[in-house]
Amino acid sequence: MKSITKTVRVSLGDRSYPIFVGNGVLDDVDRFITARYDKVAIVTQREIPWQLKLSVEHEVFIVPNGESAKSLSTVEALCSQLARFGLKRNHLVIAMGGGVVSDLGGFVAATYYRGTDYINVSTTLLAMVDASIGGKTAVNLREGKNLVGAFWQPKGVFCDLDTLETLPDREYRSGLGEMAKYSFITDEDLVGLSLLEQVSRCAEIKAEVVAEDEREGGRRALLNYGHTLGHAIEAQSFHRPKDERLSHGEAVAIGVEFAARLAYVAGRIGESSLERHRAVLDSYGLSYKMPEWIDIDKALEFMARDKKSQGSLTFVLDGPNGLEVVRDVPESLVWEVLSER
Ligand SMILES: NC(=O)c1ccc[n+]([C@@H]2O[C@H](COP(=O)([O-])OP(=O)(O)OC[C@H]3O[C@@H](n4cnc5c(N)ncnc54)[C@H](O)[C@@H]3O)[C@@H](O)[C@H]2O)c1
Ligand SMILES: O=C(O)C(=O)C[C@@H](O)[C@H](O)[C@H](O)COP(=O)(O)O
Ligand SMILES: [Zn+2]
Repeated sequence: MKSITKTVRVSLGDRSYPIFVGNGVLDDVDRFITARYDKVAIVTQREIPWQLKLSVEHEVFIVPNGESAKSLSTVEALCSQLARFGLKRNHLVIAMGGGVVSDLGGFVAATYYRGTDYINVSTTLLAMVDASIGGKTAVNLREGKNLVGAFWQPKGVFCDLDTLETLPDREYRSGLGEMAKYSFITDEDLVGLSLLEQVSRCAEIKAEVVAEDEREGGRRALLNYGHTLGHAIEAQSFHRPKDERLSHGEAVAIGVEFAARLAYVAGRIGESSLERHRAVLDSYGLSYKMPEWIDIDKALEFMARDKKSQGSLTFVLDGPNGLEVVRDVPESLVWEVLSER
């Protein structure tokens, strides 16, 4: 008997697409694509122990693991491989993996032949609840995360919960960092829900925000809660020994608690709201301890280049009306809160 599958729709007119969440939905990918495409490039990583069974012509392209794979040099290498394979604009790219694969594969799809269709087949919790939805695709520069990218929506998203069986615990926890973020956008408590409900509810929240503000002109920036500092921590962590490195979701959890402290010190929220932030992160088992090794000067420089910034330090902060984008946050205040540790 096939188990329950939930379908969430991202409504964007003729670029609308479905997100399928459930056990075994990998088996549905073939049916979804055969009617429309006859040649497919599957972009994935060696470490991902899941395969697709496709009845159309296809080839698997392996990309490197880790955040450093999100680079322009990987894009160039992959595009050359796709050209040699004979992939054309009417064919399909499948990005099968976590957020690194969907950001990179999505960006390649956005630019190869000036735009090729792609679907995301998510195999990490983080990709299922966040990265595979909404069409933000990008690679990194030394100067900042996701600084070269495009908004390019997938044609569909498959979240097979079975694939999470092989995901290392720490990577699972990273996904919880993004899941916790939604509790501050909607005030909902998702902790007690089943995995199917958690993933599909996060997908619904993200789909709804993206449908309202695809290119981050306004409300979409709330999905960036915790990310201004989170991205700076994540970037600095690449230069640390392996056991000190932090994943995207782990850095976001620290960034969320920091944003709550900043909002508290700025007089935007009271102590109970600050405590609620910590309680939510605790309920997901997420640590929000500021790393001892953070270089505050470098973090400030990095945060000034954040994509939400229009020249000055900009954060998503909680306040009397909930989360909002706050510009011109004084550097001295950010410095003070960062040095509290
Ligand atoms: N575009 C967006 O909207 C968006 C949203 C959130 C995060 N992101 C990006 O996503 C990236 C992080 O993604 P992530 O947390 O999925 O990390 P990831 O893609 O690096 O995957 C984590 C690790 O798990 C391995 N893996 C993946 N699936 C597996 C499975 N089923 N079994 C065993 N191993 C598996 C991967 O090979 C990798 O080593 C960051 O670059 C972040 O910036 C993008
Ligand atoms: O989809 C969005 O919008 C988000 O901000 C989701 C974030 O979780 C994600 O990490 C995103 O890639 C960050 O975007 P960026 O614009 O700050 O690079
Ligand atoms: Zn994120």
